[in-house]
Amino acid sequence: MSFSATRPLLSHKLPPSSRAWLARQFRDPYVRERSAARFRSRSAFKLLELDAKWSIFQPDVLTVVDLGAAPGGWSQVAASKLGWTEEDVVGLPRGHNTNRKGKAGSSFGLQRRASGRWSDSSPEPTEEDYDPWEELFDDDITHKIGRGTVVAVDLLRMLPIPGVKTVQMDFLSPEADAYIASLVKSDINPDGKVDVVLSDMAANISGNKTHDVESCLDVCNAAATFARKHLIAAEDVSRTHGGVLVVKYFEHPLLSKFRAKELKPYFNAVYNCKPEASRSESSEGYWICMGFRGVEVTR
Ligand SMILES: C[S@@+](CC[C@H](N)C(=O)[O-])C[C@H]1O[C@@H](n2cnc3c(N)ncnc32)[C@H](O)[C@@H]1O
Repeated sequence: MSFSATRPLLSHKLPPSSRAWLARQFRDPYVRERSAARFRSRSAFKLLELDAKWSIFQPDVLTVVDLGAAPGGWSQVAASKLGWTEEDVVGLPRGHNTNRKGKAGSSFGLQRRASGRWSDSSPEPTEEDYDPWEELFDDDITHKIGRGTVVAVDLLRMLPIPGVKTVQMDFLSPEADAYIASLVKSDINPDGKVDVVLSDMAANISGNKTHDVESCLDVCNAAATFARKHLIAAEDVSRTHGGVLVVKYFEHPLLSKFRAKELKPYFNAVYNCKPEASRSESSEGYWICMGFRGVEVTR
């Protein structure tokens, strides 16, 4: 959102509901901060808050699956916690890097000047001109800059984020599990285990309470089923809180039952949180499920 672009709208004849929404956006400190921090969504601050409290992204975390990821605020946070920066470009073919202008056919064709700036007009390269980035621009550099990968899934298309493999698909479709599992596997993760599953998925609100609760249960259930199948077990990382699932829910007695039946038996601890960055008028909350016990659970 751009404040300069939308502010003049307030003075025009908009319906009262739209004016109220815009006014709320202007007042909202998280929206303002997002604008300054260049996060793609206000939601990014919710995940930062959850991580500050529960240390979700421990140094041994290598693989994160972000469900309902668009426009990408949570993926940006997760990728940065894995060591990626917005300067890194993932998987672009040689000569297609836009951050550092390269000559066609070479990875960059650039040398670093003494000033630290990049130039394509320097004469003969010297040893000092060695470009440490060059070897990183292979076909797939996903694991070569940051220490791991984020797989981000959404119905909507997402713009690329360094360190993030984006997938546009319905997570509730029968093919989703196998496809995402195939993206998680790699040389450094041959078993395809996931350290952290995040789900900020939310189906569109229909206004029909029964239908909306069912939709919420469906997405929570799909996220929990995926996590139980793919999360790494706490004992495999020798941390009682290793193997983490974070799921958004909306308050309702049926969701509390879901938590008791489908989450609690499988994790060493399940916490509830309503982050400060979550709007007070929303009934959303998050379950932070830590220490996956593995699949052999007797309920
Ligand atoms: C609150 S937004 C997520 C915001 C995101 N965490 C961020 O930080 O930018 C919820 C997302 O869930 C997605 N979603 C809802 N149902 C889905 C489904 N069945 N499969 C994939 N994505 C879904 C929506 O398209 C929407 O983008």
